Amino acid sequence: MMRTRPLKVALLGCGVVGSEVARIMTTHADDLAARIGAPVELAGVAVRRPSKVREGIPAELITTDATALVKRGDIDVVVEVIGGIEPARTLITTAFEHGASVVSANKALLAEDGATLYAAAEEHGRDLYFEAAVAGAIPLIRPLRESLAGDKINRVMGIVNGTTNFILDAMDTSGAGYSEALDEATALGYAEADPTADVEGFDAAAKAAILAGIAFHTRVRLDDVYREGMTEVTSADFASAKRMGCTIKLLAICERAADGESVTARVHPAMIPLSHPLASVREAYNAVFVEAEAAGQLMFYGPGAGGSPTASAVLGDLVAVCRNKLNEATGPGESAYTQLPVSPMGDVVTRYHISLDVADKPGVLAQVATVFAEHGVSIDTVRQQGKDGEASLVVVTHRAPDAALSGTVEALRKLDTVRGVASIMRVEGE
Ligand SMILES: NC(=O)C1=CN([C@@H]2O[C@H](COP(=O)(O)OP(=O)(O)OC[C@H]3O[C@@H](n4cnc5c(N)ncnc54)[C@H](O)[C@@H]3O)[C@@H](O)[C@H]2O)C=CC1
Ligand SMILES: N[C@@H](CC=O)C(=O)O
Ligand code: NA
Repeated sequence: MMRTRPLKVALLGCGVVGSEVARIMTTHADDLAARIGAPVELAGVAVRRPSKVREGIPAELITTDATALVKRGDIDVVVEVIGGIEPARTLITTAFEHGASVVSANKALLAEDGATLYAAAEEHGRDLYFEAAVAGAIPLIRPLRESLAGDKINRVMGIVNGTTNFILDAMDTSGAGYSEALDEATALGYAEADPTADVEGFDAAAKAAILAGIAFHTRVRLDDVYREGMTEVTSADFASAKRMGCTIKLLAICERAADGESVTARVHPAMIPLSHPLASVREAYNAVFVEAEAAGQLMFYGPGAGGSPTASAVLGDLVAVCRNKLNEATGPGESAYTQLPVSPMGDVVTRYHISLDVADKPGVLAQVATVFAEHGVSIDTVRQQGKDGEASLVVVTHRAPDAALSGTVEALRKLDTVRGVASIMRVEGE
């Protein structure tokens, strides 16, 4: 039976995502009410610029005082789509203290200090949902927290940043320049307020921390995640990747060690074979593979960024939280009982593509091969291209620990015959 008294929602932030949340809440009000079992009412919208015209949002709902809004006491759910660490963290914990549950899209905050948010939610018996925080519209957090709660997840790997995938795809397929593609991604609402978070890999690293934490039931923070952005990927790297039958993607990879005693989490550009399903993930789409002991391999795919797709995930959470509220129940809280250590990047084992500028003279290849052998890094293929006494040497290795590869590169740089290390890229997905 439908409850007539509405559930009240406070919206914090009315930018790319918030404005879409408000629009869908208004246009789909009847359907949402029917699915929840009670009407949901937008009871207040906290913004920074109150003078801005916001179609469909009554002016009397707009406030610049987000703190007063979350303290009102009659609010059932706070939707936080401001972003950043503060004031978002204080607003969320204050919302819990005043009886509201929270839906957030804020991966930066969850990766930085998720523990504080979970603890506040638990202390006050409220919900913390954040499907939108990882891979936009793709249902991923809920499957990991709930559907796969009975399985053992060993690996999560995928493309979790729409902006950088959009840029890399444009560089690869149309030869577009980096800045031009970034401007387009920003105009389409994919990029973070500060796009450095996207291109330097911080956003993907935050998502990797969240995914690893949930998948391995352990606490993983942003600082635990090895991170390399994609700003140094060049058209020469794409050409090299093409020659190997590969393309380049910014990947997030979270793994449980073979002995089960530790985990790793990393974000970096990597070459992947064109035959791999991730190679055909275009534009701002995301895709994530989850490997679980009993389920085997699962793939989640869909729009990873943008106002409307992200609002879809927020609205899904809003419905779930409202249903819980009506049933006087709460959804899953933090599950971090394993407390596994996060190993350093040096322990990660993978393949590498190394491009060297060398002198084109006899014995150079043997010298380079010796350095690899001395560091225990086995070579798979070598390709040499000479020109005017200089040559480019492209070495692809077998699987080796990252620490061994770093030692190899350090030693290569010291060789007189090696003029420079043009690029080092990991090779994944084979
Ligand atoms: N845009 C996207 O594709 C996605 C965004 N997200 C996350 O959603 C959140 C919001 O992102 P966007 O809407 O894209 O950002 P945005 O920058 O378009 O919107 C944020 C809004 O919050 C407002 N704001 C900032 N501080 C405020 C305060 N103290 N009180 C009231 N309003 C305040 C800003 O003026 C801005 O309008 C972020 O956490 C972001 O990481 C998550 C998934 C996808
Ligand atoms: N800036 C992010 C937005 C979604 O999380 C991205 O590009 O993926
Ligand atoms: Na999602």
